[in-house]
Amino acid sequence: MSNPAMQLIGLKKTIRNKPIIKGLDFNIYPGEVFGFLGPNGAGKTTTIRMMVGLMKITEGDVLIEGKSIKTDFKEAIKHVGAIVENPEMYPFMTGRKNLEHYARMIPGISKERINEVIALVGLEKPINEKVGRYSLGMRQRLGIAQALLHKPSILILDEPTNGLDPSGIREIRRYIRDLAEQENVAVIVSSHLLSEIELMCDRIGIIKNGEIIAINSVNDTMEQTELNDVYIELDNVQIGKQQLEQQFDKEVRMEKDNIILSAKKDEIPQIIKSLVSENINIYGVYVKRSSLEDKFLELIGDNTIE
Ligand SMILES: Nc1ncnc2c1ncn2[C@@H]1O[C@H](COP(=O)(O)OP(=O)(O)OP(=O)(O)O)[C@@H](O)[C@H]1O
Repeated sequence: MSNPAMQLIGLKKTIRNKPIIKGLDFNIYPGEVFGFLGPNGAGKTTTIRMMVGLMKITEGDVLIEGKSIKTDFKEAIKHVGAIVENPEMYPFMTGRKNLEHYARMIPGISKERINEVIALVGLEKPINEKVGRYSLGMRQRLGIAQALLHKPSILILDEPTNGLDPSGIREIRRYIRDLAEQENVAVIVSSHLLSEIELMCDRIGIIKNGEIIAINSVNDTMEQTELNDVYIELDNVQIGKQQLEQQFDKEVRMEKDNIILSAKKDEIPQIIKSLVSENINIYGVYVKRSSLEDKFLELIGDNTIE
């Protein structure tokens, strides 16, 4: 594995004697999209503000490309692109003019780099229109383009899907994934809604009351030994149910054109073969895996996420 782009080491924040962040330790690697998930008030923004030097660290440290944000701020922060509050954009200027205006403040940004970031967030078409006419999603993407201008190795986005409609969320998702792959950037995306970030993240860290309570890979494959609900759509649910109950000694439920039973991964081929041997037509097989959502709710302990 490559060196981490960012390391959190025993990171703590106390405000007026109240511990807000209670010691976070985790690494984020180049090319990965890391979801920072937790209910409102869990401590996401406080952590992010410390990561980018907007808030003083009480104890511990954040290393960016090995440089301490506390003691080597200039060297550390030059690797970071972030949208923590809404990015400042001028609505009466075009997208391109906004980027050019911002680029003037950073030494060494070429015209080519401006074109490159426009392409990275898919804004080639509307880039010469005034930002005032952009949708919220387009403005977010322009903000991301701006944050990418100086080729950061880590990009931090605080609630980037907030306020976006489903198509805006899909777009942001796609561009964030693309740029992690194409630019090998480590991306941190915070959210209080698992459903909005699940599809774009490689790993998700869940924070509750200032502590990380779980870090999960999103693509954890189905365990051979784990029982999952298997839905089988077929032409004769009665016969299908009978056949499987006899052969496998399992409880089989019926739901419309489906039969549902609990099975392990390596049992599924046998189940299908058994149905086919009885000349039952199968139209579809769907395995409902215990989702991260269930895990999240289990860990959070209630439904206060939304
Ligand atoms: N300046 C402050 N003074 C006192 N308490 C604070 C201060 N800033 C944050 N907090 C408290 O710290 C906790 C974490 O807040 P934070 O904003 O980091 O949470 P969050 O996970 O980002 O939530 P949200 O999604 O609502 O922004 C909250 O309980 C909040 O009330």
